[in-house]
Amino acid sequence: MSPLEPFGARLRTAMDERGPLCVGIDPHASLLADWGLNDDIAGLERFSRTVVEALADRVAVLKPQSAFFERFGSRGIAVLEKSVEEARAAGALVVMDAKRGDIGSTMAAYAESFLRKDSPLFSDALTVSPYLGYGSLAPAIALARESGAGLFVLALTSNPEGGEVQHAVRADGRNVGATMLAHLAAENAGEEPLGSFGAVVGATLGDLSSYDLAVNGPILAPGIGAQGATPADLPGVFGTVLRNVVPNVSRGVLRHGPDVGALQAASDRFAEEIRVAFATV
Ligand SMILES: O=c1ccn([C@@H]2O[C@H](COP(=O)(O)O)[C@@H](O)[C@H]2O)c(=O)[nH]1
Repeated sequence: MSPLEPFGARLRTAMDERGPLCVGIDPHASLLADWGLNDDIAGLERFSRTVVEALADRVAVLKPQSAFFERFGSRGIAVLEKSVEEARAAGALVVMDAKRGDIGSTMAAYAESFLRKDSPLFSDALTVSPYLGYGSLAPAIALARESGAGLFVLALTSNPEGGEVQHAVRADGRNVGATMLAHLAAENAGEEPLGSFGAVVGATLGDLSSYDLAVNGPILAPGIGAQGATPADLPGVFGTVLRNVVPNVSRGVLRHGPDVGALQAASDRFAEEIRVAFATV
């Protein structure tokens, strides 16, 4: 199977063509109910198919949240596989939000699941947790390079609890989040137009000027909409690396379903607000 062009290059093209917005596919039980769907496999399938049909040919990135599919066991995973396949076929890049992380030998198996080209769950990129040590991600980095896929490494997450780990100061005086960013900068050194190894940095975090966000890779920025951040916050949070930011909105768009036109309109509104915010820098 021929390798894909590296994820960073494919993402840069998609962002240039479609704008940087990433919409989540997060089938919360409450959203299924709001959409008039049952909290069962048929409801999950209808929800996911509707989001893909509405958005996969207009946004750069779709980000299924694996947890909401895993909740339904093997049949939920089957829906996830189909959603990934259909979203990619319609032209969206798929970031699988599964936040995997384990000792290296187990990490290798997670990587096989999501980053091997012929895996049923192959995704353009995977979210991973580096909190067993950045080095534990090595098998995923190696397979992503081989397949033309990417990773998004949790660096500074959008939730208020993240600080107790990510702001912890190491013996060398640098905090843990900053250390992850430094690892990513090394990983992406020399890559053009964009490295394939991104960071997750919450849009909710306010002033991050004490961090070096210039990792030469994409920055996935969740937290817009339901968690309180807005597109207008992005320039203040991300400053000079704004061009590499992939803003994520999940519930803020999904709450407008199940009407396809309403989902598209909501996504377009966020995309336009993001365009305007990015143009200020
Ligand atoms: O730091 C993080 C990392 C991941 N997420 C995920 O993004 C979406 C956000 O959903 P909203 O409905 O827009 O709040 C969700 O899947 C999270 O698991 C995050 O929020 N923060």
